[in-house]
Amino acid sequence: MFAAENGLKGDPRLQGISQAIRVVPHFPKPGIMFQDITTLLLDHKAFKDTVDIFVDRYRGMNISVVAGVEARGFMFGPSIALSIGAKFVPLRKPRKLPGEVISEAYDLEYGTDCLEMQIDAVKTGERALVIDDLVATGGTLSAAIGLLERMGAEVVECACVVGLREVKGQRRLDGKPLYILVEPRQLDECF
Ligand SMILES: O=P(O)(O)OC[C@H]1O[C@H](OP(=O)(O)OP(=O)(O)O)[C@H](O)[C@@H]1O
Ligand SMILES: Nc1ncnc2[nH]cnc12
Repeated sequence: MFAAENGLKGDPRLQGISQAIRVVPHFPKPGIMFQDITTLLLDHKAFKDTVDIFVDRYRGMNISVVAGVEARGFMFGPSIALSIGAKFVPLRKPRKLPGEVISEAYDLEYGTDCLEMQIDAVKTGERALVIDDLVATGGTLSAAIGLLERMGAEVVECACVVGLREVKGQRRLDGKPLYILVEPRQLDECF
């Protein structure tokens, strides 16, 4: 679901956030219109508005875990976690986390990748939010949901700054609500 259709219709912050994202054609490979959120991080108002919108939505929902996806979920997740009184759990690419981990492989456009989570990071019954910068195919978020559910956590919602109107033809992801602030810019050429 898009923020503009869920309480933030006409909110000028959404347009500011969209405009702060730089589109880089043909990065990292030909044909990709890369949605570069580093320019949003350079824009104090747009960065703060992004975090504030998520904090306003998730405060008071009894969420104790904010799980951020490497690498760009790490740029938004900790601020949200601190503000809503949750812990931050990094979901990392393989062989980055010490100790005992669980892994979930997922499909990319070409090939596969994997996310890992430390087994002592989350307890059964905890309520979790998954945060990333962008959802395209949804494969990465599905892996994140899988990790949390295997540890007995309840995934309340997945949240992204940028996303397609439909992921895998659905507005939900593995049955979980998906909350997106803005659509990709120059959508037709993006994905
Ligand atoms: O919905 P999907 O098709 O799974 O794609 C979305 C993922 O792709 C990007 O990460 P990337 O895999 O490029 O990793 P990086 O941020 O570590 O470079 C993005 O930050 C998401 O995590
Ligand atoms: N177009 C895109 N821009 C930024 N990150 C992405 N991850 C997958 N597709 C992407």
